[in-house]
Amino acid sequence: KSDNSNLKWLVKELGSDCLTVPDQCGDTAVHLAAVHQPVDSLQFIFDQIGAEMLGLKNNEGKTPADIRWDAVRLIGRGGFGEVHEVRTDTGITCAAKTLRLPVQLGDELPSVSTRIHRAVESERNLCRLRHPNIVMFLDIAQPEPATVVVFMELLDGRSLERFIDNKPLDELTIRDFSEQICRALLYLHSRQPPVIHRDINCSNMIVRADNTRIKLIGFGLSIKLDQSVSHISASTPTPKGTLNFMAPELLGAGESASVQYRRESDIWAFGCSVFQMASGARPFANAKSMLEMAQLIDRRGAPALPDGRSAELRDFYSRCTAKDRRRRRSAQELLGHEFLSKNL
Ligand SMILES: Nc1ncnc2c1ncn2[C@@H]1O[C@H](COP(=O)(O)OP(=O)(O)OP(=O)(O)O)[C@@H](O)[C@H]1O
Repeated sequence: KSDNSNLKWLVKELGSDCLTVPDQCGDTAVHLAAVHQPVDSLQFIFDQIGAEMLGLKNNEGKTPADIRWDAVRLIGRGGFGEVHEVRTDTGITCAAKTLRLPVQLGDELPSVSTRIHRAVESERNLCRLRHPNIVMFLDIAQPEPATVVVFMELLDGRSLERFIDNKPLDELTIRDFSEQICRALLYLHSRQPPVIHRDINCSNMIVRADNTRIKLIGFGLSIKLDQSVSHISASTPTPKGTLNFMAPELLGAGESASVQYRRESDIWAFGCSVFQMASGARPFANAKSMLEMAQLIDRRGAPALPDGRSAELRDFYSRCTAKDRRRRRSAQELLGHEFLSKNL
């Protein structure tokens, strides 16, 4: 309540100590008030417990004063929210992706909030990734029960999708970008435990403004976090991701099977990105459903590259997009392929 009557009642009944008791996420009344309440509530709490309130840490080690930021400009919108350029109160300029998860506010909210919190915690290892072809994740926060904000390095460039702009790229550029993405995949796939991207596609790759460097973004975070609430939001346990880039083994999983994203599904999706660079169009551009995709792949495999492409590129592409996932090449093997090493 904005008149603080709830807080006043709690303090009257339980004493001011109750303001410092953490909930399941480790958030105290001070953390919640810092995010949800007008500054009067913080003043009220300050009057009760003094400066101690500023040092209280939640499960993420965050005090109520941590991660305050102002949006500088809107960069773009995704399926679950938007990406802003932001400036934090510590003076850092970065990108912040806000994911609003589709949950019904109701009785189940505390348990949903805990599930989301766990999912956020399990993704925190992304902040340890350091690679020149992978966006640097800085922090992941959950300012509200069903809202997650991912802070990342701010990239200056445009997505590979926009870079391609429906026009095929020359083979030198395809080779250069493919090699960089393969290096990023090798780094991810050889970590212990392996990091699977789960949503490799040309909109999740940013080409730097000078056109020389390409970086992976995205990391299927929306997919993972959405799945953490899927029992509430009525989504099925079917795989989520970009339909045209979905590997055959994911399409065949069926509604009740548990979805296994593996290194090989990232490699297939990478092959689909090679197709888009070589042809200008997404593979399976007209497919409307997973079933349709599964049938097309079953009948004809991955779509053929347009005429005029070199034998090396064709072979490279076919090794990324073998129908049987066990016959697909690893990122390590792809890096040794002659398409990447040959002097074009
Ligand atoms: N770190 C970043 N720096 C600069 N621009 C970014 C960054 N991350 C994303 N963007 C841009 O922000 C826009 C929205 O990205 P977002 O990842 O939300 O889209 P999306 O892939 O559709 O999302 P989702 O998979 O969550 O539905 C895109 O134009 C993308 O290029």
